[in-house]
Amino acid sequence: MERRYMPVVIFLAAITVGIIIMVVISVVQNKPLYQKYKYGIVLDAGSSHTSVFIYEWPAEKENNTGMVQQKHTCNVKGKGISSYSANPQGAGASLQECMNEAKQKIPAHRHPETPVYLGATAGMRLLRMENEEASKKVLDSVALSLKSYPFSYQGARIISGQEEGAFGWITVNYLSENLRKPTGTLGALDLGGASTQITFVPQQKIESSDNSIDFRLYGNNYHLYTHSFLCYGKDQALKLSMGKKLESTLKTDPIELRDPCFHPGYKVPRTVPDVFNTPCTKELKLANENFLHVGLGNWSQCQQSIRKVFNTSICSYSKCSFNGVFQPSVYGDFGAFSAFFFVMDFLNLTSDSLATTKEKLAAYCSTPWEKIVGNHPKIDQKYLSEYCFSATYILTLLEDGYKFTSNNWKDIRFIKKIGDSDAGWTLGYMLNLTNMIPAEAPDMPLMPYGGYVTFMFFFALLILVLLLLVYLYFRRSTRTAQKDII
Ligand SMILES: O=P(O)(O)OP(=O)(O)OP(=O)(O)OC[C@H]1O[C@@H](n2cnc3c(O)ncnc32)[C@H](O)[C@@H]1O
Ligand SMILES: [Ca+2]
Repeated sequence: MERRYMPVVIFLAAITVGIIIMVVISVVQNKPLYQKYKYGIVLDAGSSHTSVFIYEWPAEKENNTGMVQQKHTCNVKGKGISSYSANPQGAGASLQECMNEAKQKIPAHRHPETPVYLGATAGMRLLRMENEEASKKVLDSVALSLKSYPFSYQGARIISGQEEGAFGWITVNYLSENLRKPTGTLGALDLGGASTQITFVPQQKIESSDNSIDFRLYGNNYHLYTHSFLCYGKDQALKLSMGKKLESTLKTDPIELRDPCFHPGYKVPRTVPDVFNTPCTKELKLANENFLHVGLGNWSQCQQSIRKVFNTSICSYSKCSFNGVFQPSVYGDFGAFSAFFFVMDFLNLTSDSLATTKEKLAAYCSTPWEKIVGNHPKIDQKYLSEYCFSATYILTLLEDGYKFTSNNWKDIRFIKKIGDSDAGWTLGYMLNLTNMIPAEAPDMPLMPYGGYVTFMFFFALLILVLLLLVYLYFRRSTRTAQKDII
């Protein structure tokens, strides 16, 4: 070969190697080139209602944070499964509509491999305490119903309060992509109808083993504090609080329960068993079973009455939240979801200081019931009548119970969703049961996406320059050759 062609050969070889490197990198970086989705179904059988969540994730990326997303949610009509204690078959039947919807939403070829989990929370915990046989029948009924669908049934059970708290924490931190990063995590505050959970990474030692959970996720260790207060969800707390008022007032005035937590002008006839039909309140025997629930609309008196449901006089640890439960000082940012969000969002109280929140709430509680109904004709009157109580309960729970202060009030973010997915325990529960959060960090892509794009750009540029040089070299050498001939 002529020596003058040597540089050309070297250039061509360099270009070929360059192209091969680009192809290899883009194949490794972008596999798979088309995405196949997988699905999972979790039923949240709460005390007040059941929701069916369908999750979706790219089949090849199961181990990446933030990859699993909520594709669809369906609210089961009617009350929670624990309300079917007298008619257990009804519990299973109630799921049919939403499960049929799930069949439509998930591609048929994926049905057999799609796991279905049902987790029941505080409503079923209470029913189990009251009547274990009935709670078993209800679970059998929902299990039978779920097994009749073409999915992969994985069980229906009552989850523990610790699981509920811990999986809520995993959900919010998975969705916020806090795992795998050395940055802080988000505490989780969940307020249901029958229980409430607080979960966070504390700075102090956890003094009671019941409140401690350890996880190793993506190569990081997390030492979590968690507690679930049964009977301190907003519906049961209302019963606890009304029960205390009834105990002290009905003996003297058996006709009326004058309640500062309800609006002035609010007047509803109730029966004593309405309030005492739960293991959360001890039974009160009164001659008169009927009473009139009368609103007074006085926020500070309401708060005083709610404080009575928190026992802060006993504590055998260095510090407690209430009822003798150990709790380290709250630390870091918190995501407060479910009823924390529904209530505070309805009242527009999600972004004020603690002092302003109290002022606005006091004004709201003293607004006449007639005016409240007039302002919100479309809102269910049961919810509407309870917002003053619920928000006052939330403030008291957070401030007197968990010891948030006006300084760290801003660290609480009232949230419903993160991205497209609801905050709640269901996603964390599924990620855990499908082993989608590995203990060790999975293999990283060859390089971060930004780095990959930059690399490819400059490599392509380099090849262009090389091509140009080859072209120029060729032109020059052909011209020189022509001159030589001439
Ligand atoms: O966790 P548990 O205690 O089992 O209960 P749950 O799962 O059924 O509880 P939710 O978070 O679904 O709801 C909490 C409470 O908020 C109520 N709720 C739901 N939507 C609401 C809204 O838009 N406004 C006010 N309250 C609402 C609901 O009736 C419950 O009393
Ligand atoms: Ca719940």
